[in-house]
Amino acid sequence: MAVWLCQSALKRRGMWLWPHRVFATRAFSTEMGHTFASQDQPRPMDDLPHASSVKLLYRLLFQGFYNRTHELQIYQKQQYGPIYRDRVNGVVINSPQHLEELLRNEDKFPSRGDMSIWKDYRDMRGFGDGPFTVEGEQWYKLRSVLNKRMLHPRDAADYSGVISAVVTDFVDRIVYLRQCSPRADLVTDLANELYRFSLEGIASILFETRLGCLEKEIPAGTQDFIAAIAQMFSNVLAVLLMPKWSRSVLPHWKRYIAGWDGIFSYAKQLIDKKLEVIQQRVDTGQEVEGEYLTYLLSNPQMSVNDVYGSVTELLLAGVDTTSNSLTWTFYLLSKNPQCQDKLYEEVSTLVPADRMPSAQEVVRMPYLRAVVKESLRMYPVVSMNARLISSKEVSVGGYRFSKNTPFSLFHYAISHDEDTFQEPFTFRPERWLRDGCDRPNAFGSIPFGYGVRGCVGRRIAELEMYMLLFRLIRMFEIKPDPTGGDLKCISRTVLIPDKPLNLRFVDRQRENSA
Ligand code: HEM
Repeated sequence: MAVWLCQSALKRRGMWLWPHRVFATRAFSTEMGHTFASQDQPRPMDDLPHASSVKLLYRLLFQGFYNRTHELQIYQKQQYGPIYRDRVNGVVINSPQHLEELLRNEDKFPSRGDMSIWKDYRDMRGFGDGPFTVEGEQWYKLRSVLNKRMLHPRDAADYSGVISAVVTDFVDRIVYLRQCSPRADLVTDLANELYRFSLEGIASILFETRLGCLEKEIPAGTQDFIAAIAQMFSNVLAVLLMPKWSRSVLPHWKRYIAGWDGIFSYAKQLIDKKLEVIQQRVDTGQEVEGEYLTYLLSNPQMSVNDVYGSVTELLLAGVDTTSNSLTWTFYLLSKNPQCQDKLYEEVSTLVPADRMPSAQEVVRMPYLRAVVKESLRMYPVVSMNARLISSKEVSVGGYRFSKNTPFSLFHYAISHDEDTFQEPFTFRPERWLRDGCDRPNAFGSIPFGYGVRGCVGRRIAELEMYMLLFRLIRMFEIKPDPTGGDLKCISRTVLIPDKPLNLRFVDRQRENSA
């Protein structure tokens, strides 16, 4: 889950220093967004503008940015420019050019900084670390195991049968929910439904079993698991912000640990069950068959404890990132019927109506891919990330930074950069089509991160999104609920809508025959 990514950036935001006006530094040109130091020699980072913690606090508490830290990214970019200091030794990057310069210099084993609150639970209970919590060479070894069977589009295609089955159940659920509405076309709180879809989808890959999230009644164990995830996440911020001594006196730490206990005990139970099946097959001389979990459990480089740690982190990372990305995509399509028409044209012509698309087919649909890419540009659900470069000094934007300088990467501001994206607040999937026009700078929108530390679940998430969009758009025209109004975006670790999204799923066949 994205809270891991934001942790170090969040911690730093609370410690910003006094600002210097952008135009007061010699290093900045008047043209904000493309400002580089004018000298040949990189300048010391002390020359950068500062963002003050007092002003930050004022903006968060009195200017209404508390829930809108993604908008604060843009606001502060206007104030301080594309690169500035957020405390004595922390730096904010918020232009595609500066981001590219930094990331092209990243370490062999990239780090996002201190992950201790995640490690604390694992150390306390003796569980292994996962890809978020482990660092250095150990991380590299773990990723080389986790990447196999997941990272390449070819690997993701192996799960298309599983994903397709979950999509079918979700479509059935949408049909059922519509029928329950007065005009037989409204689905209320789609984000919640998409959460259930994403959890079911990723769990069916990671645990090689179905959890029942799409059934009319969610099984009690699964319901407790969902509640445990919510409990853990709702206490994260308190754990992050409160001093360690408060853990024994205030309730947040106990609740946080209870959340993790619930998550791990459910995950452990499912993993142990799979382990038993594998063991039985080995004992009876049968071939061991299975997918991701079987592969991990059979891998000599992974102890069972490592599997508990990794599978749990993969699961948490995959759920509300995918579900909120889908929520925004459906919202944008409902608001942009001309884009939806183009998408319908593509999905209804490239694959015969009586057949489901294969993974290879959906990933070759240019408009479908462009719709997802553009939605993720407008709503990069992980709106900020972090990097700590420890092996060397780096120069970015004409400034020199010492080893271990923590960088905050403000992806919302970057993917709304006006010099890179004309009309950045307009949904325009066409900007990503390879139709002879120049495509935007690739660093302008990197919703899955970058390089070897980039998202391990990217191909799975994309495939889930493509397959679901394909099926729903082929069946329904998605229209806004006339009483719903516009959604605003709030940042609660990931970018989520400020109120429930209700959408009309109008039967295309019924409409066409009417
Ligand atoms: C639309 C959905 C998703 C988005 C937008 C997303 C975004 C991200 C981003 C921005 C990062 C940080 C990368 C970096 O620091 O360069 C990340 C890391 C990660 N993601 Fe995703 N993610 C999504 C879905 C998934 C899924 C489905 C899984 C699991 C199967 C997953 C597992 C992970 C893991 C384990 C990491 C940490 C990798 C590491 O530190 O080595 N993500 N994701």
